[in-house]
Amino acid sequence: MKVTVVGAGAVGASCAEYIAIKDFASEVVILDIKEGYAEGKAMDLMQTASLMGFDTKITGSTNDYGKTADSHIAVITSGIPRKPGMTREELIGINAGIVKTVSSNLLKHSPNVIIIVVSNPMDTMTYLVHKTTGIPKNRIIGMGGALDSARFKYRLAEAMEAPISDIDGMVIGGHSDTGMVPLTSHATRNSIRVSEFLSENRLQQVAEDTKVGGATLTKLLGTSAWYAPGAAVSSMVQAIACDQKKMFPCSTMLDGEYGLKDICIGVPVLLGKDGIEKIIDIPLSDAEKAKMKESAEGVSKTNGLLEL
Ligand SMILES: NC(=O)c1ccc[n+]([C@@H]2O[C@H](COP(=O)([O-])OP(=O)(O)OC[C@H]3O[C@@H](n4cnc5c(N)ncnc54)[C@H](O)[C@@H]3O)[C@@H](O)[C@H]2O)c1
Ligand SMILES: O=C(O)C[C@H](O)C(=O)O
Repeated sequence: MKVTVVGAGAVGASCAEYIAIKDFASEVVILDIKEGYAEGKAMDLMQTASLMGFDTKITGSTNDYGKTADSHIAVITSGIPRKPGMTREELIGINAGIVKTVSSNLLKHSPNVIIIVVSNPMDTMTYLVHKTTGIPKNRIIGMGGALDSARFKYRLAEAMEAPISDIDGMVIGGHSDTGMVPLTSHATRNSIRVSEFLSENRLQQVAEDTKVGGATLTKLLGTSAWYAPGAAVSSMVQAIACDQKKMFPCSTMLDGEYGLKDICIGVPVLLGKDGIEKIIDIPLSDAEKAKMKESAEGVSKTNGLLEL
């Protein structure tokens, strides 16, 4: 199983590291446009192999897509991250060109590759890959909901003073500060609804803290986060590589599911060897439906800025 990670920056390197540590891929190629950068990250990571106990071979490439040939899965993290005070949507001008070029180059050397899009604004970048590559929709997956759900569980555990392993919960909708839809009514602690433990006000606070999870970290770090994003991508790559049929909220092209069409937005899907193997269309409450509709309107507005 060969995995390519484009972008050897904070998220790309973290993602490659977690993939290697989990030791399910035979080969990870990291590619970056900056001369020597990916080679350096790959060498540094390889020098952790004997310490961390993995056999995955990690190599680096400066913009040579020949080295990515015959990849099964490719992760696109290339592009600029936001700075404190910015929205993800403000990155569209630079990142759209990068994501378009990168996805086209990847497909020249790996025509059957499954692409996971990470670069922001992620839902719109996922839509762009659909519109510009024309590959089947099961092979284009946007990463946002897996990360947002991990942050939701972190905030729920914090509010309940519970171990995170007790918590289950999911965030759907657009991966933006205002567009995320944390499904508070579905979240549980060991099968018991979290509303049994938390007041409505506290639950609303958890939802709001989840939605601005990325902005909160960007303010603290001066750039956006990488550990949890890298871990989220690595779990999705593993689900595909190991044909786990595991459920994650991912950005995917919808064709009527959730009442939406011609948009990529986060909904629960099953990930297995073919990429997105099924979209799970769960019933939402009226309030959740309204939030999903509003979120989709925001994503569509950003999609409208693309020059297709
Ligand atoms: N979807 C999510 O949940 C999520 C989470 C975290 C970050 N992100 C996004 O991921 C992107 C990367 O974030 P980061 O913190 O790793 O940034 P970073 O600046 O640390 O790394 C980005 C890397 O991309 C490289 N790059 C730029 N243009 C390239 C090209 N044409 N080809 C190959 N490589 C190229 C840069 O040289 C750099 O090394 C940002 O857009 C960020 O907003 C998304
Ligand atoms: O917040 C960002 O800009 C990066 C990423 O989308 C995140 O949620 O961490």
